[in-house]
Amino acid sequence: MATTNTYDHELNVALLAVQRATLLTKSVFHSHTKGTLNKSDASPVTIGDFGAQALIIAALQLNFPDDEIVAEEEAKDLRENGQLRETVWDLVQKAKLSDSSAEKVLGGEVKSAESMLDIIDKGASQGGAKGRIWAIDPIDGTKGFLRGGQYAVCLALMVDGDVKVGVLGCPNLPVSDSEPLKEGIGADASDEEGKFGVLFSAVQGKGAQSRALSKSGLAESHDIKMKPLTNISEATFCESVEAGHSSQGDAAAIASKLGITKPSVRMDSQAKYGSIARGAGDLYLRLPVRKDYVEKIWDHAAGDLIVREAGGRTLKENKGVVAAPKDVHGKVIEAVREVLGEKE
Ligand SMILES: Nc1ncnc2c1ncn2[C@@H]1O[C@H](COP(=O)(O)OS(=O)(=O)O)[C@@H](OP(=O)(O)O)[C@H]1O
Ligand SMILES: [Mg+2]
Ligand SMILES: [Mg+2]
Ligand SMILES: [Mg+2]
Repeated sequence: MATTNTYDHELNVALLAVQRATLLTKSVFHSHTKGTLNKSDASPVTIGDFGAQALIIAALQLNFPDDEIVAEEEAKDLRENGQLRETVWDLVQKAKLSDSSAEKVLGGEVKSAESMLDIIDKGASQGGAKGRIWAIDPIDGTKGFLRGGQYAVCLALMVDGDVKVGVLGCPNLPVSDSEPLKEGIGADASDEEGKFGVLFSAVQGKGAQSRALSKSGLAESHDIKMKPLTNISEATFCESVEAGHSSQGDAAAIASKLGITKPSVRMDSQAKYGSIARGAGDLYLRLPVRKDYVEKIWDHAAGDLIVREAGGRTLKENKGVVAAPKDVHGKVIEAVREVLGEKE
């Protein structure tokens, strides 16, 4: 008899894997070198991105050896640069949760620097609409990470093209859901008592949760919901820090059409999805800057599910993002149409 998958094991592994990877990124942030390289599209990648990707894939391979993985980074630069490879290898060996039972769940001891490279390159699946595929963005918002601003470690499981599990680790967001949204700069000061930042998650049909990130096992979680918004003119909207990633001019025009007077909150990464899902903000607008840019699955899969499970609506298979509470989504789309239509 076929049993329905509740995704409990997948969620547990995803939460712990993301939590462990955030430890590695924190250690890179506090170290004197970030090993930053520029990729062929001129965007940055650091030893933190490589290390976090290796750790997450190692845990997925141990627990779900048959699943495919689509991840942002590749090991090419590390294959060509021995010193960088050793630095990442050292980080990967040191990043451990202090709860030994959590480490046991993750397992996936990386045996050597060489095998670490192969593990990183296991994230090169072409993806597609069939089967079980994990999407990994080891550091989303790498520019934010380098600036000490917001970034997110992102992991999602898609089954036949549908996002079933989504996890976002946001080490620089406040633990409390009710703290108002702040511009870019992170909450590194919350790094006390083994607590730092927040871990968001969702399983399809089971709502969205948040919990404090921890250096040992998983902290207690609680449900999160988008904030009810009766008057859209009172909304707070968030958008990218980088003007090259989202048209801030179009966002301002849309906001003004909706009667929104509060200035936008600019923050890097999928921390935007998490922030509106927990009711710290109301809308997320991402408006295309270039017609030829194709959004990447690892930049949206986890955040999209977390917002939908928190009672929001998003636009997918599209250029850009409009995420808003269900009741006002139509209104926002109308304003987007008007503003973008005027530009044609
Ligand atoms: N031209 C263009 N248009 C849209 N999006 C782009 C573009 N170029 C890059 N990217 C992707 O943006 C990811 C960073 O997320 P955000 O743009 O939300 O944050 S921010 O720009 O750092 O503020 C960033 O993710 P990371 O590379 O993981 O940091 C990119 O995948
Ligand atoms: Mg990148
Ligand atoms: Mg990204
Ligand atoms: Mg990234």
